[in-house]
Amino acid sequence: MIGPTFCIKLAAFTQMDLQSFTHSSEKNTTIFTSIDHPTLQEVLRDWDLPSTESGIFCHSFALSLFCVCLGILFESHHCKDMANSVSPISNKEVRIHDSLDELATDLADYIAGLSEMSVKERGFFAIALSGGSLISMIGKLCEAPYNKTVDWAKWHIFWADERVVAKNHSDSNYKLAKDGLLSKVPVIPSHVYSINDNVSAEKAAKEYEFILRQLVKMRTVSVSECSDCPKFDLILLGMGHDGHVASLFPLHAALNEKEEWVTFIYDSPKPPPERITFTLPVINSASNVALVVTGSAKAEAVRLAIEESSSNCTLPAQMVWPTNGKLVWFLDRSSASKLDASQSA
Ligand SMILES: O=C1O[C@H](COP(=O)(O)O)[C@@H](O)[C@H](O)[C@H]1O
Repeated sequence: MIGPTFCIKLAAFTQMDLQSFTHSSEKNTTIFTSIDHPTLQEVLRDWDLPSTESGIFCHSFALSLFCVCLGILFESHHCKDMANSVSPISNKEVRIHDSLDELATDLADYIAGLSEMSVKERGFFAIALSGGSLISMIGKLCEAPYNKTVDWAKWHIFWADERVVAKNHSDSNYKLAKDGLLSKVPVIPSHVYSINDNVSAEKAAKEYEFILRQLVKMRTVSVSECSDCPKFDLILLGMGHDGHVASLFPLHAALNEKEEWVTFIYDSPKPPPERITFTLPVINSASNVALVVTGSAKAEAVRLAIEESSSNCTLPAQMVWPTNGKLVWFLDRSSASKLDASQSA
């Protein structure tokens, strides 16, 4: 496979070597034996090298240009390829558990593993939480061994969606996470990025995006290679029985938001109505996305999201498809009960 590095090296090599051929009587032999690539050897043979000094220089320059272009072409094609090569086999995993306790342990292991890896690689772990039943499923992180082994001081915690209510309101996703996890582990309070609940949903979304942009600039949150979106180490999502994820609801205009990182809604079909939410480009730019779903009431939405994801996308959960990241579904037997036997075996 001809990669960009190979092409650039070859460009430098041809520039250097062809010029030195001007004093060599075995030009063609040298170049053909030096370049150990049959296709290129053929190309070079077809090119009928000129024998004068200036001819060789022009030829070497043209060949260098050709190699650099090949490299650039490869690079852009590779990037496009990566964006398109999102196949259910390569980047989607479905884990089905016999009990909620087993699911919670696997989920805690998975989060702790990603945290360790991110801290080792980047020095931080940027994680976005959701609300709802997800929080009770990550409760194991407060227990041994995770409470001691996880490097909590390196965690930076965000919300993939939030309801615009006071922080002590029972509908607040922040309150849920604080009561269920954050108050029980040694996270650093200034690393917990909750929304401003004293302003409108629109303003809260704008402010939240602004904070996020500062943290992306500082690389506390990484940035996607193929867009300017933040690349969270992990986004944890739940799913409603209608297939909504974060606060992206079926057929809602917020699903089409491509420019903003954080958007707002005033008409959530599920109360409370005012919310902010990450947009799909942000969710799909993450390194890892976990969808945690339990209970038979969600079995049909799970089936549609996992098995019908390529055709007629209407459920928000079907649109969760990380471009270069990995998606893992954490299911219990009830939520997986409508899946094809090969998925749920
Ligand atoms: O309203 C919301 O609902 C979803 C799903 O909640 P669940 O209780 O059915 O698991 C949740 O993921 C989202 O964060 C929340 O705001």
